[in-house]
Amino acid sequence: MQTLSPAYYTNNLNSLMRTSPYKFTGPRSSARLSVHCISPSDAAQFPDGIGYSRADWQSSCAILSSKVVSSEQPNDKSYSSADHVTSVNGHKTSVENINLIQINAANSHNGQLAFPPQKPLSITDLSPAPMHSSELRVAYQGVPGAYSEATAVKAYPNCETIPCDQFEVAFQAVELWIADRAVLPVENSLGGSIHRNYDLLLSHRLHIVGEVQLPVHHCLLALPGVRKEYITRVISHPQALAQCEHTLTKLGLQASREAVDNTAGAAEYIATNNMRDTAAIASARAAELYGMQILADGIQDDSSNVTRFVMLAREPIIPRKDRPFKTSIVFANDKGTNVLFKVLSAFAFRNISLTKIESRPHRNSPIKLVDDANFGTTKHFDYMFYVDFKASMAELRAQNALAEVQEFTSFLRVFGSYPMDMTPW
Ligand SMILES: O=C(O)C(=O)Cc1ccccc1
Repeated sequence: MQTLSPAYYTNNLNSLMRTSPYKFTGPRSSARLSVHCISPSDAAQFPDGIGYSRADWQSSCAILSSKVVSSEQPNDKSYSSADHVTSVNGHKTSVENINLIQINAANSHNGQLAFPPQKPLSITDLSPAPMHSSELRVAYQGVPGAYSEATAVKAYPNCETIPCDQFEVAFQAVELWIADRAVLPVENSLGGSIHRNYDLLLSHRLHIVGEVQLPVHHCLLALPGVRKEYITRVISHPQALAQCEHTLTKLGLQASREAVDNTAGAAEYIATNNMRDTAAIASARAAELYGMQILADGIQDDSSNVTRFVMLAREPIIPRKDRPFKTSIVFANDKGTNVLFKVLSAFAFRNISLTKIESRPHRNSPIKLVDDANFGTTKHFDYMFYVDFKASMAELRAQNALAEVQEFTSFLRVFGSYPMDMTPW
């Protein structure tokens, strides 16, 4: 096998990650699509994990995105980083044999808005003509007043926010350099994971570079002068409807519920169409922007209702060691037994705490994988496993854990390492 230096990875990783977010790992045989490996002397340059430079980080990405070839050491359960050999669960793994497999404010009067709301970006608006501005441009799904917009501003206080009519468009805005970041809600304290958005992470090649936990405070909005008794319909984002169901019932509303794409979009729709029999669940800011009155404030069933959003970028960030980081991964396996147990052990043996673990049936939706030659193939996995753990890829223990996870799995992708949102709520 050809031995390549970290410089190789430094020079090539960006393009590898760009061209191939999916990693194909075929059977553990010579038919495998991997060809590169890294020498022990190269690895010895990172005795305690990696340093702070982009080059170090990229080299490290390459190491951890690599495949470990194991030699059986059934009785050896020790763990050593000094010689860059890890033995966990009876599998001795050595960087010597690592194969790199390609990783991959407005008021309205009489229902008239004082100024037209910003039109969301739609699929037809997307052309690769970047606007130049010193501000960070952050794409989000929805219209001004959406919780995603509030999240963008919380994460990047001076950013320019770009509303998009679909999540898919927000992803593409970043991919086409129209935006620098996209904001994506991924889970809620009440409703759990937002699966459709996890699917988007899989089908695109963006990296998670940040997270924000946003306390979500819902209001019931109606046109000025409309009383609660007149309301026959409540419209909002499905998550918002679900988060307020009991309170709506307690308020005595005899109203049907209808799902729309976005909370603020619901408020805007009512205002634009002067709908006096319909209320929206949205933010107080949406009420202000679209000239709505707040009929009820804080209507979420759970007072500590929090939504977790992730920030996405074209490039991964360089993890630091001076603050807590999280890493998000997804993996799948189509053979072997006790895979989940083995994977979890890889983290447990290294004292790496998990903050999320979720399995998702994926039987009917094939995953597109891309090989070294950027040749796409699709593969069915019965389940995909999503894990977040408390460590960054700058840490050797995380690199080793993932090298081991790779040994047990047929598909592994690192969505990114990013600073943990430590805000207490
Ligand atoms: O519709 C919005 O405003 C969003 O940003 C999505 C959402 C909906 C409900 C709770 C949190 C985020």
